[in-house]
Amino acid sequence: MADDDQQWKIPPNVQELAAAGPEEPPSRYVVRDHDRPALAGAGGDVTDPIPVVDLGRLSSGDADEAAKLRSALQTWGLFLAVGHGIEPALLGEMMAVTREFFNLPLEEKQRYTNLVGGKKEYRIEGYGGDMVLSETQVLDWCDRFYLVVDPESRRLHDLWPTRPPSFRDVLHRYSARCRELADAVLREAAGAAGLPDQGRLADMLDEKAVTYVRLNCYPPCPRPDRVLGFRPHSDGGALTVLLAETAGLQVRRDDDAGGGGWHDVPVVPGALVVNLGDTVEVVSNGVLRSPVHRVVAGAERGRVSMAMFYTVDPEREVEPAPELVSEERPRRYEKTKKSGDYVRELLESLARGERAIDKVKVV
Ligand SMILES: O=C(O)CCC(=O)C(=O)O
Ligand SMILES: [Fe+2]
Repeated sequence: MADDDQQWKIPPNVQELAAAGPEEPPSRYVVRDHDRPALAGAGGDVTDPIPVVDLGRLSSGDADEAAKLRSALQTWGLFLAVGHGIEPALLGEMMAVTREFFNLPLEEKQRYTNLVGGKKEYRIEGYGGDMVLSETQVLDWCDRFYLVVDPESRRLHDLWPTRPPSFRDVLHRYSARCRELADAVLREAAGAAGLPDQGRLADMLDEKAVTYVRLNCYPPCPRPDRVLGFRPHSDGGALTVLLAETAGLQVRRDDDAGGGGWHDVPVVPGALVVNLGDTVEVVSNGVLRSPVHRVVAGAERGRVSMAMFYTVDPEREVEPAPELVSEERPRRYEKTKKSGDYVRELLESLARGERAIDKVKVV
């Protein structure tokens, strides 16, 4: 097929679109009526608001804090972490280099494009848009940039931006600190799942486990009620740590106690948003939740965010821990593909508006 035929496979650059100042977003971004976002979370009354957990108190053995976290992981699958010990200055630097990267001229950012091979094939790492699998796919109002951060031997140094000059160093320092946080949360999560071994989940982040970073840029949109910054999805790995200073993230609760619907994740200065991913939902046999979340766009304000995804060894298949399968609680998930294949499948599922975890649910 001639190269020009499938131009639709290459998503437009959203920052450029927004900078042109359109009155309406192009039709490829307009979501179907039933997917239209309520810009403020319209979820029903919740008995338990999204908690703010002080990880400093947790590490000094505070039982109330531990109970709060455990309950959050079983209901929301998400919480706001304070007392995490990462200096505000480092969080500020990380946000600043993320913004500075997206503010570079397009040609500079495209040196790191995620398109390869005749421009119609996607690789996970690099700058651009998410995969487009069909001409009718509704696109997200977002540009993004993925990199492998760990193991260090897998870093593709040619894709690590040289501008702003401090980008590499800041990301390196931030990711090391974030990893400590991920380990601490996963240790508590093992208890929340009812696993006898506290290290059972944290140990999955071994030396072969892969950490990705995803920088997201959501430019202002003239009609934020008609688009989504990031379509509903759940993350595939064990755990995600998200840094953002602006509202826009919403999380869905489907259980009765949650009142159903979408809930705004509040912005608390200095806090990080931590959510579980499909890997932990599967290993915990559904005791812990990998929450469905999305991002709404803003009319006036742009937004950037930075997610660290902690995924397990790409060769590892994941299944419910035997200790959590019983007659009263039968196995809820089949064994997943190898984690590396699962991550790739997840990105394709995202393009189709599906969830990869649904394919392994026992119905
Ligand atoms: O930008 C956000 O707040 C969330 C981003 C997200 O869900 C992701 O990168 O997986
Ligand atoms: Fe996500």
